[in-house]
Amino acid sequence: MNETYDVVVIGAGPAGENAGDRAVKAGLRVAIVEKELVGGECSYWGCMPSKALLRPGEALAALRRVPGARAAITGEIDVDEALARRDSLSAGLDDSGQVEWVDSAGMDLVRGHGRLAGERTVEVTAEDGSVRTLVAEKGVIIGVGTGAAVPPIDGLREIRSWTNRDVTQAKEVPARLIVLGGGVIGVEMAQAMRWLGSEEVTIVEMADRLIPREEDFAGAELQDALEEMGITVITGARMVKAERAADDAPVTATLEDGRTVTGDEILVAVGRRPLTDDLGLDTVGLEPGRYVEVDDNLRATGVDGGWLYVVGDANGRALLTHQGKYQARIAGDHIGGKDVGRGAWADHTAVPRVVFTDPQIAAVGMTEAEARERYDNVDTVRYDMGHTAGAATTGQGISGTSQLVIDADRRVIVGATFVGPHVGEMLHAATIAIVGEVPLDRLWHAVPAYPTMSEIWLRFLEAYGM
Ligand SMILES: Cc1cc2nc3c(=O)[nH]c(=O)nc-3n(C[C@H](O)[C@H](O)[C@H](O)COP(=O)(O)OP(=O)(O)OC[C@H]3O[C@@H](n4cnc5c(N)ncnc54)[C@H](O)[C@@H]3O)c2cc1C
Ligand SMILES: NC(=O)c1ccc[n+]([C@@H]2O[C@H](COP(=O)([O-])OP(=O)(O)OC[C@H]3O[C@@H](n4cnc5c(N)ncnc54)[C@H](O)[C@@H]3O)[C@@H](O)[C@H]2O)c1
Repeated sequence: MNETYDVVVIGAGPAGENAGDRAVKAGLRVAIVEKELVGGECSYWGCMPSKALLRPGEALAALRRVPGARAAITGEIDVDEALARRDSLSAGLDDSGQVEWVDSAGMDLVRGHGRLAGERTVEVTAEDGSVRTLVAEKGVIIGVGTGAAVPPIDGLREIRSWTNRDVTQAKEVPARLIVLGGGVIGVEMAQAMRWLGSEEVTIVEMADRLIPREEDFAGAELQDALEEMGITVITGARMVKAERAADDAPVTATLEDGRTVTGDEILVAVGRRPLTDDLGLDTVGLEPGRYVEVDDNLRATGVDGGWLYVVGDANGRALLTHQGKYQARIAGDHIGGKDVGRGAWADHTAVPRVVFTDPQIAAVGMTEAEARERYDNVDTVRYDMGHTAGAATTGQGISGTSQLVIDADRRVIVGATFVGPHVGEMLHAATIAIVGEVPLDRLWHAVPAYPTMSEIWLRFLEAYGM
C-alpha cells in the first residue's frame, strides 16, 4: 500500500534534514529517507572529524607563536586522545542523536535506499529487500550528496586506497602518506596527518598550484607553510600508475615524468561525484549520475510541474554544508508556500569558503579573475595581515596576504580572500559587505576595534586611497 506525505526527502544529510525541518515548520507532513547514517557525510566523514583532526596541531602552532607561552609546550600531541576527540565529534559513527533530532523535528524517518519511481513517487528499499512506496503530494526534495571521485589512473581502482571516509576515521596515522589532489580535502588532511605524526606526506596536484580555484597567492603561501613543516608538494604533475605488490605492501605511485613516490597509504582527494546514479532520475526524464541543475528556488529545471527540488551537494552549486543548508531552508520554505524572494541568489555571489589549515585560507564571493570576467572595471587592494596590530599581539611571525576585489564602478566589494591563522573567523564581515553591497564610503564608518586583526579592513580602505 502506498503511504502518503506532503513531502518526501531523500537523503538525511545536513541539506535534507534542514529542508525537511523547514517543510514541517510550514505545516507539512514529511518523510525523510536515509540509506546510511542520519547526519550525512559532514557529520561522520567530512567537516566534523576533519576539523577535529586538525585542531590539536593548529592549537599547538598558535601557542608556538607566543613568546612566553611556548615554553609551556613540553610534550608531543597525544594522538590517542586526538583520535578519541575525533570519535566524539563524529559521534562514534552512531546516529542515534540525529535520529532523535529528526523525530523531535516532526519528520518520519524511513530507513533504506530511496529511488524516484515517476512523478511525486519514491520507492524505498530496506536492507532486508522489502520495498515501501511513498507518495509526495506536494513534492520530493533530493539531498543525496556526493561520494569521492576516483580518477582512471592505471591500477588505482584495483589497489587498497583511502578516500575521505578512511582518512577522517583513521585508527592509526600512516608513517608515509601520498595525497592525490591538492584541493581542500588534500591539504587539510595532509597537514592533519603530518601534525599527528606522519613522517612523510607527499601531495600530488595536477594543477600548477594548491587550491587552484582560489587566488594564486593563497595556494602559494599555503604551499610554503606545508613545505616548512616537511610536507612535499608536487604541483603540475600527473599520476599515471599506482601499484602495491600485496594488499599490505607499500603503494608506489608513478608520475608522468617517471618520478615515483612511495607511501603506506594513498588518499584520493580529487573531487566528488554526485550520488545520483541509482536514484531513478531516468523515471522523471533526468540523466542519472550527474549533478541536477536547479533554479534559485532549488527546483530541478528539467522537470515539469515544479515538484522536484534538489538541495546541497547533489545540485553541484557549492559543495559546502552551510550553502546546502541555506538552499535547504529556501527549498523547505518554498515547498511550504512561503515567499522566498529571489531564492538562493547568494549561491552566485557570496559563497563563503574556509580551508581550515594553518594558515587558513578564507574567501567569499569572486576571485579577481572571476570579477574581471563579469565587471568592466575591477580594482584590487592587498594588505599583509602581519602588519596589523592584532596580528602582533596575537603572536610572533603571523603573516599572510589578504585581498579585496572591488567593482570600481559601484564602489562595492565583490570578493575577498584572507590568508593567515584563524582568518576564517574574519570572513563573515566580508560576506555581509558583499551581500549588503555596502558602499566603500559607508564601510569607512565601520571602525574595526584596536588591536584586532580586523583592523585590516581599515588598512584596505586606506590602501584604496580613502
Ligand atoms: C573530508 C571532508 C571535509 C569537509 N569539510 C567541510 C567543512 O569544513 N565545511 C563545509 O561547509 N563543508 C565541508 N565538507 C563538505 C560537506 O561535507 C558537504 O558539502 C555536505 O555534507 C553536503 O551535505 P548534503 O546534505 O548535500 O549531502 P551529504 O552530507 O552527503 O548527505 C547525503 C545523505 O544522503 C544519503 N543518501 C544518498 N543517496 C541516498 C538514497 N538513494 N536513498 C537514501 N539516502 C541516500 C547519504 O547516505 C547521506 O546520508 C567536507 C567534505 C569532506 C568529504
Ligand atoms: N573546509 C571545507 O569547507 C571543506 C573541506 C573539505 C572538503 N570540502 C568540500 O569538498 C569538496 C571536495 O573536496 P576535494 O578536495 O576532493 O575537491 P577539490 O575540488 O577541492 O580539489 C580537488 C583537487 O584535485 C585536483 N585533481 C583533480 N584530478 C586530479 C588528478 N588526477 N591528479 C591530481 N590532482 C587532481 C584538482 O586540481 C583539485 O585541486 C570541496 O570542493 C569542498 O567543497 C570543503
